[in-house]
Formats: sequence, structure tokens, C-alpha cells
Amino acid sequence: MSQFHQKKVAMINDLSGYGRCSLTVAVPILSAMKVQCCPVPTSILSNHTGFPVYFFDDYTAKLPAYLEKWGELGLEFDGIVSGFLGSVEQIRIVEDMIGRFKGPETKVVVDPIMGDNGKKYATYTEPMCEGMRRLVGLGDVVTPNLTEACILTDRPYRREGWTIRELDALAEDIRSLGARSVVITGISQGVYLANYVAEQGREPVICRTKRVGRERPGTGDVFASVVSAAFVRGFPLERAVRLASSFVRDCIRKSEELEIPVENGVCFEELMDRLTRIR
Ligand SMILES: Nc1ncnc2c1ncn2[C@@H]1O[C@H](COP(=O)(O)OP(=O)(O)O)[C@@H](O)[C@H]1O
Ligand SMILES: Cc1ncc(COP(=O)(O)O)c(C=O)c1O
Repeated sequence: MSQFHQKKVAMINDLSGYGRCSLTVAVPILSAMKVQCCPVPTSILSNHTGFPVYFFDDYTAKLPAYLEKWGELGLEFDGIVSGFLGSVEQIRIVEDMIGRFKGPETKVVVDPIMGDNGKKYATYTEPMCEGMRRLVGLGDVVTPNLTEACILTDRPYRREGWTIRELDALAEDIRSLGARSVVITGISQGVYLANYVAEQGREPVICRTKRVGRERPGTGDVFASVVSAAFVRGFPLERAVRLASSFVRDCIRKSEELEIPVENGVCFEELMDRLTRIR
């Protein structure tokens, strides 16, 4: 696909100026992992929505013209990655974009950001859920957390006690939407957090890590960014997930050690040299 060995990804996500999430996480992490990251900003916020106040500017109306120029320039990508999407229209635009820019070798990663802790985000309407089910069907890799996996498959959520057999069925249902490989994140198993990895053509595996620190915004974005960069570089998905989960865990540990306020996310910058050394 590309002229050079280096990989290039189109990254669809919001730009939150303060608080370490979405594009302000994805751009540096992909860069550190030697992947060129080309943003498609879906909205611009002064800071993420976990703060008491924020400025929000929806970029939906501008996206078709933005992407039109990429089309005119004949740009091609090794990966297309989508993160937070705020409306049915944005989901449609991403579907169209994949149709237009996905070449035979392009890998599509969809992080279906729809909810957490058993609940859909307040802004997530049923038509958006339907749209996300279609978009997930275009993914080579999709990375729902357990809540999102339940929403996508219309299954009841529970926090603990998922058996392997149940996770197999959950992943299979997501696969039946069209997704090739599925990573279900944030599965609580006592003192552990697990990621269930069902890669096309391989036996499913569970990657567990010790749960550390407090819940912080942006950890899902850090996780999806590391997985996307590694996967686009051609690493097996299980290895990509192991790299991402240990990186997130250590970023949380460091953030606790440096007493970073929770709403400021994780101080991944402190551990960035580790990402640059991955071969
Ligand atoms: N407190 C934590 N301790 C250790 N690892 C964590 C912690 N929080 C997140 N992770 C890792 O990051 C992954 C993604 O985080 P998660 O919070 O599930 O994402 P999302 O924001 O999409 O819900 C988890 O599956 C786990 O591997
Ligand atoms: C606009 C925006 N994008 C991204 C995030 C980060 O989401 P996550 O914690 O699921 O990675 C937040 C969190 O508040 C947000 O407000």
C-alpha cells in the first residue's frame, strides 16, 4: 500500500484541549510507536466532559469537505481508526469514509465508545446504537468494553462472574455483526482486569492484568491507540493487547505515584520511551 515501510493511520476522534484523551492521546502514542497519525477531528472541546464546564464545537458539518480534499489528493491509509462519535450523522460519515478510503490492505479498528459501568452514555440514542452495530461490522478489530459489548448484542450487563463460555458467545454475537476480531476490555475478575481476545483464525485468549489505582478518563483511548498502532504494524492481536494493557496499568501506577489529579487522565508522557522501543 504505502510507498514506504512506515505505516499511516487516519484517526477519527474528538480533540479535547485539556485532560489527556482522544486525539491528544492518539497522536503522540501512534507517533511514538512509529506510525503516522492523521487526525479527522469530529468535534473540538476546550477540555473533556469529565470537568464541571467545557466548550464544545461540533465539527460534523465540516467533515465531508475535509474528507473530500483527502479524496482529491488520493490519500491512502494502512489503517482507519474510529473513536468517539457523537451522532448518527457522524457514524454515517465514518461508514462512507471507510468505503472510500479502505484499500485491500487497510486495517479498520473501531472503538465503539457507547457507555461504561453497565450504562449507555446519556447522549446515545437507539438509532446511534443501530449505526454503531453497522460500523462495528466493518471492523477488522473492534474494542468494546464489557458494557459496550452488552449494548451491541442486546444482552444484560453484569459486572462480575462472566464465564469463558459466556464471553465466547458475546464475542461470537459481535462477530456475527461482521467484525473480524473482537477485544472485550475491562472484564472485572476480582483483583484482576481482563481483556478477552478473539482473533480471527485463532483460539480466543484472556489477557489478565492486576487492577491498579483509580478509574481515570482516557485509559480506553490509550489502550485503543496502542492496540491500533501495533495491529497496523502487523503484530498479532494478542501481543498488541498485552502491550496495551500493561502500558495502561503502568501509566495509571505512575499517575498515582506523581499524584496527577484523576480528571487529568494518565501521564503517559512519562512512559513514552517504552513505546518507542517496541520492535
Ligand atoms: N485500573 C486499571 N488497572 C489496570 N489496568 C487497567 C485499569 N483500567 C484500565 N486498564 C486496562 O485498560 C483496558 C481498557 O480500559 P477500559 O477502562 O476498559 O476502557 P474503556 O475506557 O473503553 O472502558 C482494560 O481492559 C485494562 O487492560
Ligand atoms: C470528549 C471526550 N473524549 C474522550 C474521553 C475519554 O474517554 P475514555 O475514558 O472512555 O477513554 C472523554 C472522557 O470524559 C471525553 O469527554
